[in-house]
Amino acid sequence: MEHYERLEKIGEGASGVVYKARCRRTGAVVAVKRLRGYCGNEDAEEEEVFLREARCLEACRGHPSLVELRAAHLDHAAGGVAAFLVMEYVGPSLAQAMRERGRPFPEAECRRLMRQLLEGARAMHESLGVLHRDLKPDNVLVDAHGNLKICDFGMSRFFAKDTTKSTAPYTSPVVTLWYRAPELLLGSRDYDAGVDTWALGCIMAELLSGGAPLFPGRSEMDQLNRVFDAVGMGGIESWPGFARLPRAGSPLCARPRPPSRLREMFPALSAAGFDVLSGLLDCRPDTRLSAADALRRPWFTDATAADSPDQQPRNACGARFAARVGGAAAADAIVV
Ligand SMILES: Nc1ncnc2c1ncn2[C@@H]1O[C@H](COP(=O)(O)OP(=O)(O)OP(=O)(O)O)[C@@H](O)[C@H]1O
Repeated sequence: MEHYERLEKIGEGASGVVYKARCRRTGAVVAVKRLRGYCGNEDAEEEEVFLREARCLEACRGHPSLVELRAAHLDHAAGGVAAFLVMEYVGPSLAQAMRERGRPFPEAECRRLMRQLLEGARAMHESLGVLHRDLKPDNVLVDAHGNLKICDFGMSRFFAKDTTKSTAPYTSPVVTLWYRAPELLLGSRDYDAGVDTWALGCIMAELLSGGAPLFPGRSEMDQLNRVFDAVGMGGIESWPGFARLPRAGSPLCARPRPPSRLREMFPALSAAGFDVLSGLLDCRPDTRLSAADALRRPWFTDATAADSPDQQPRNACGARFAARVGGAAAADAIVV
């Protein structure tokens, strides 16, 4: 890592510390995440965690809505091994941006931002077979042009896109509590990409409400209660997977619930916008909107081009991604 001059610390979380840094050779400013606790020493579990994040990031390279990995390094210094992920430097998190803004995003701006997040999710789910599993405003970055990029693939994993070859059971719990889908709160271990689209519904609500989390639960059961109280159970009991859920018998599921209050919570949102919000926040995983389906709803398809002033450069970037996923030579980011 002697190729990089460390600048200021820009973030810190459970899995690592992130610094802004400058490449001594090119002068490019990057973000370097040093993974916490990594010391090599043939600890297979630590290595697995590092490689999984690096491989998911590597798979996502070139998509304009997914943070770009530049390199992954294992640094053999005296006393152990340190693991680093070198990424493009993007900018502050969406959580920070919403705090600083302190007021709701207008609907057209919310649509522009949601389009970017859903395009990133569609690529992860449909082209790459990646589940992010920790989508939240802290894990979305805002670049200098106001465009969004999903980051922090520390909880992500590859999944079988062909559901007849499921690689479940997956880890539970995943996803930060406030953004956790009902099936996860009920203990599901064979969940799918719906866990990411539920989290995107929570982010959309947060954009529309000026940064107030939609379901700020204090425990898993409190979280589930808040979800069911706000959006109803949405017929989750008749979902074929419901009976297998470890917490299907919980008294919380037997309690009668009023119909969804979501519309009352967002009275100013257009009918087309509400169609997307309520589709993402559908308690039943099998009827919840996928990222691809959400992007086909009239809220997006009928929107004017003025909604996406940034279309040009992002499309160029998207074309590079499409060429790569379509089989062009893979980039050689992982240099461990
Ligand atoms: N490429 C980047 N450009 C700019 N800032 C970044 C970048 N990557 C991460 N950050 C900042 O660092 C913070 C922490 O990064 P990251 O989420 O990857 O770490 P983490 O340890 O997994 O965090 P958590 O435990 O909260 O999930 C982010 O919220 C963001 O503010």
